[in-house]
Amino acid sequence: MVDTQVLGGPVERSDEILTPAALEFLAELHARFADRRDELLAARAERRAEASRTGRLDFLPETADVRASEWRVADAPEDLADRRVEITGPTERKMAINALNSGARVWLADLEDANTPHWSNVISGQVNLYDAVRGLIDFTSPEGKRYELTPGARPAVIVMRPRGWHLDERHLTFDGRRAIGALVDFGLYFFHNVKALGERGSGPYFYLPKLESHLEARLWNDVFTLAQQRLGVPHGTIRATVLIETIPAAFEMEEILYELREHASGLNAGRWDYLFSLIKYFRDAGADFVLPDRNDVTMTAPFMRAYTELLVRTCHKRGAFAMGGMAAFIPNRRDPEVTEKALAKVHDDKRREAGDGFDGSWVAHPDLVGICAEEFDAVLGDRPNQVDRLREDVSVTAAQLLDVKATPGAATEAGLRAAVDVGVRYLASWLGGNGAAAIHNLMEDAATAEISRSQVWQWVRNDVELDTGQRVTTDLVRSVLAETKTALTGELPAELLGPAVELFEQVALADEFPDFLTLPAYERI
Ligand SMILES: CC(=O)SCCNC(=O)CCNC(=O)[C@H](O)C(C)(C)COP(=O)(O)OP(=O)(O)OC[C@H]1O[C@@H](n2cnc3c(N)ncnc32)[C@H](O)[C@@H]1OP(=O)(O)O
Ligand SMILES: O=CC(=O)O
Ligand SMILES: [Mg+2]
Repeated sequence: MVDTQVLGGPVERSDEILTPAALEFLAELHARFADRRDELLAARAERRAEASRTGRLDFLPETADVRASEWRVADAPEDLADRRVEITGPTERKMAINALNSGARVWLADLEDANTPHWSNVISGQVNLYDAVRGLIDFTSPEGKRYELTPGARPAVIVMRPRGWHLDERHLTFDGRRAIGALVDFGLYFFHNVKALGERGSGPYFYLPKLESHLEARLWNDVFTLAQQRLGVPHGTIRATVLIETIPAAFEMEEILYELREHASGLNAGRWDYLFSLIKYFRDAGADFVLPDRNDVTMTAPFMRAYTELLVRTCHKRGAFAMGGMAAFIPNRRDPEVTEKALAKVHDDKRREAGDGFDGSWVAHPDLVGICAEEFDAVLGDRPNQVDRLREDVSVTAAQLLDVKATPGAATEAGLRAAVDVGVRYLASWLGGNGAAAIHNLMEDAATAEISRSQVWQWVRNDVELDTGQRVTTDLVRSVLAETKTALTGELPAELLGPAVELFEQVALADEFPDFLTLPAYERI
């Protein structure tokens, strides 16, 4: 008998989510898979150390057969055949309703990059998903505005994104060990909703974040297999779209799809974590891997083109969907000029993706749904997707995926100041419970904030010279951080600003690079 402890405080309706049967299901998932998760995290560190020493990564010789042989992923279920527009967003109740009503085909219900895993967010997110699945979600704002699903309209199909393998859930323990965030998020959603989703002609669909290898995909596949057996639903009921958002995963796209082929739906080009991962992986591998200012690194940089082209090619070869990523530009309903610029940028981004062969893409805001739809409609017309466009013209080498030094742009003082400012503002938001925020008219979330802080770390480590001739040193960053703190005093609540500044210093300047900023941040909430 497993000793299961719920250490988190009461959250409204948590008794409906943390039922004895659901906790027993989670306990079994942990008993079966927690050790393997730990081993895979340790393997990540070993592989990273090797890549940093050699400055290289390559396609795996031991899986050449998988790349050479004929196989395809499972056919898409009917309600996932057309994914031309997907809106992402946290599972907060009002935003959930807005996303479901947005006109997007899919809502990526995010318990990951856009979510602070406060216990209350973790549980209330599950409550909101439970109601959303059943079409019974409504809300009245403090100002008295009513929110409900638009009568007669087709709500977006829910694809839930659990936390990545690295994050624990400390409010739940099994035999004294912290639970694994990914298994908690996946397990609760699957346990409570698999039957209700099936009755409504949908299914338990997931986005899987931050994988670093096909062995991590195999672990997910084994989790799915056991979960389906336990709940008595057919093997293959689950569908997963994997984010290719780490640099090692880019070298294992085919293998990841292969491991999950009975459950796989597609791959997504998660551009922000991808950039973060590239910096993290090669942070101490020398000047060839130093990126310019974050805003200079666009999707047309040669190494980013190589990555997205390979993703489309790989997916379509295997009958899987290639999903585009997030343009960070968001409209501002109070500022038409900002909105006009954002809309133009998003048009460009989605037009490029649709033209490259992606089957659909992401938007961060309801006002962008129409733009993404327009660009994909122009290419797809009445077809639900373009999986049949094989992109046999594409051939990408390891060297192209790693060709960072061909990226145009410069490291500037303004870029350093922006990285510190955005990093601190975002961390304050995250600590306060909002994992996604509009900062200077850009969407910021855990992935974009990771770029800011890891870039500062890398610039210090590589003694980078800025456009002003100054070298980036620990002292320089500390003085920029102090100025940023002064500038933000009064604008951000003191109880968030102080910890955010401390945390930024920790994740951007520590000798030992913290693998994820959310790891130390989580210990503070
Ligand atoms: C790198 C990645 O992983 S990307 C995926 C993860 N990131 C995300 O999902 C971010 C999603 N986007 C958001 O969270 C939000 O758009 C933000 C935080 C960036 C901006 O939100 P706001 O400041 O509230 O924007 P704004 O004031 O313009 O919102 C207008 C309305 O649209 C709603 N809205 C905005 N974005 C979303 C969204 N993504 N989903 C649902 N509703 C939304 C707001 O709730 C608001 O509704 P209301 O008029 O009923 O009050
Ligand atoms: O999750 C998406 C990303 O860009 O990161
Ligand atoms: Mg991400």
